[in-house]
Amino acid sequence: MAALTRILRPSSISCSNITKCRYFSTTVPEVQNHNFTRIDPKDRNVQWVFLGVPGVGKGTYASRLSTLLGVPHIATGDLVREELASSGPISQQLTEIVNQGKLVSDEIIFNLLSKRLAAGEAKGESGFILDGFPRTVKQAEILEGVTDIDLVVNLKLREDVLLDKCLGRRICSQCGKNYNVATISVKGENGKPGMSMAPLLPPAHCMSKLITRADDTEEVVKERLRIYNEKSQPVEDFFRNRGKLLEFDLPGGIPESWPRLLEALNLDDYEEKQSAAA
Ligand SMILES: Nc1ncnc2c1ncn2[C@@H]1O[C@H](COP(=O)(O)OP(=O)(O)O)[C@@H](O)[C@H]1O
Repeated sequence: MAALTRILRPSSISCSNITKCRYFSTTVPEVQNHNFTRIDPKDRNVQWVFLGVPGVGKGTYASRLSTLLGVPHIATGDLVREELASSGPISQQLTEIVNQGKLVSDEIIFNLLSKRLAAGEAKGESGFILDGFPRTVKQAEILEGVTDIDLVVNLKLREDVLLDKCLGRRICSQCGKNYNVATISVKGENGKPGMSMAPLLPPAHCMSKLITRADDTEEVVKERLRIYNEKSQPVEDFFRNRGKLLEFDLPGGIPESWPRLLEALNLDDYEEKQSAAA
């Protein structure tokens, strides 16, 4: 735990501006010609990763933390969907892969990610919370070779509610925000506690604009869960072995989970200080 407390570094969350950017070039084919930055941790904001199965709520919690800490929330799934929507040269190829629940090639993912990081850096962004990346051990190894990751949060939720949560996901076609219309209510049995999660409903003006992702059908979600177990679960061990993994079992919906997550991240009084300063 001491090692984790050190890498959480809540006291250094507000960092000074980036004046010592050092670009890293690499011989790894997937990231050749792309620049990632390795900056002294005291000169930058946090660089965190969120892991977890599809539907666990990575996007929800990563997005809330990014607002709290003032760092960009970068979800590779969003980058892929933006590319699909752009009708660019690779969008047809990507549509087929994504709609089958398969993983996009490392080369494409690193390309999209490094473009996003470079655009953010040009706007003065510092640090990041990555969501949906790395998804394979190879991606984790490449990432480790080009930048520093301070902490990896592994969100966990009981398996029997994951499918319902994925099928309840909706996106507002206008503002792009994520919601969930599923009401989860599981009775406790055999010593296992029950769990209830209220739907995450949009404001009234988004209600009529909700759409379902094409890859959130039952068949595709099951395939994504299978691929997660095969390819992404080993990523947990990769970061666990490096002492960077913080396991977090979601106790329920946002009202129960958010304060507990802040506590686990040593950020419980950070939120109060931020609201007092606002
Ligand atoms: N790091 C990645 N590597 C390969 N493919 C990815 C990656 N991130 C996203 N994708 C592609 O985008 C799709 C949607 O990703 P995401 O929104 O993160 O889904 P999920 O709901 O499964 O977490 C994935 O099924 C995959 O095809």
